[in-house]
Amino acid sequence: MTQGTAGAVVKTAPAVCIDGVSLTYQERQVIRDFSLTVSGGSSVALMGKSGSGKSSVLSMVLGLLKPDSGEIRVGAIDVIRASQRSLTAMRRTRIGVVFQSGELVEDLTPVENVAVAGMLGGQSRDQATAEAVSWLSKLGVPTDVVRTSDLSGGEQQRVAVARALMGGPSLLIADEPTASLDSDTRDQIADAIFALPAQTGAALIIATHDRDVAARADRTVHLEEGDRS
Ligand SMILES: Nc1ncnc2c1ncn2[C@@H]1O[C@H](COP(=O)(O)OP(=O)(O)OP(=O)(O)O)[C@@H](O)[C@H]1O
Repeated sequence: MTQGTAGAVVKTAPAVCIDGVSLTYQERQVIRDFSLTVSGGSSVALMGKSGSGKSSVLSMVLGLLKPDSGEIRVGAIDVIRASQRSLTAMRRTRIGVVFQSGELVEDLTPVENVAVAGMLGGQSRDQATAEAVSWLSKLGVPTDVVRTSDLSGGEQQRVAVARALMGGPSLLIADEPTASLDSDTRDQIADAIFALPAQTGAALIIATHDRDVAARADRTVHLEEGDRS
């Protein structure tokens, strides 16, 4: 990301480049020759029927799953050939992830749930706590709550968004982040997530079944079903 003279975020080199990727599970090809490039500061909604491979694409970008063929880059990192160590560092420092369920530790405070991501990324406890409080406040989550499980579902999902933002990732990946929410809360979470590319220069890839959520993205990409035989 670079800043223009007026402080506006200028879109630069692709944050993610997926080129001609195919994936087979147990002899069944689920993704065939899929390509997608996403620039910093822009958003893409990944749509497709259940089982079309949306989560698998996200797992491949995270380096958790290797395709049979094709290339994947996150910034300058060759995700397919990178060592496990580099991939772990990439996930901790460059990529923020939000899942459907939030995956928070119920007994920790919201601040602790968020700060832990900063500490894994190399921040001191004090730095991480200060950044966690800042993101939670920006996202309108109370920071004086003792147990994260005491928050509402929408607040918990905002905690998950705050956690994904720790350390200023260049890529944000969201897998059905609004699936379990009522429509008002869904809109609040979508507002928070879709504001990020413009605010921070991060690229956003969001997998969703929700057409209203997808409509907020700069582009929508439909995954075709692979080999169903
Ligand atoms: N570990 C696995 N072993 C075998 N098949 C798998 C595995 N993981 C996923 N699949 C299959 O790969 C296909 C794609 O799954 P994936 O979860 O990526 O789809 P999706 O589009 O995210 O689905 P949904 O919208 O239901 O979340 C599905 O048919 C699924 O059953």
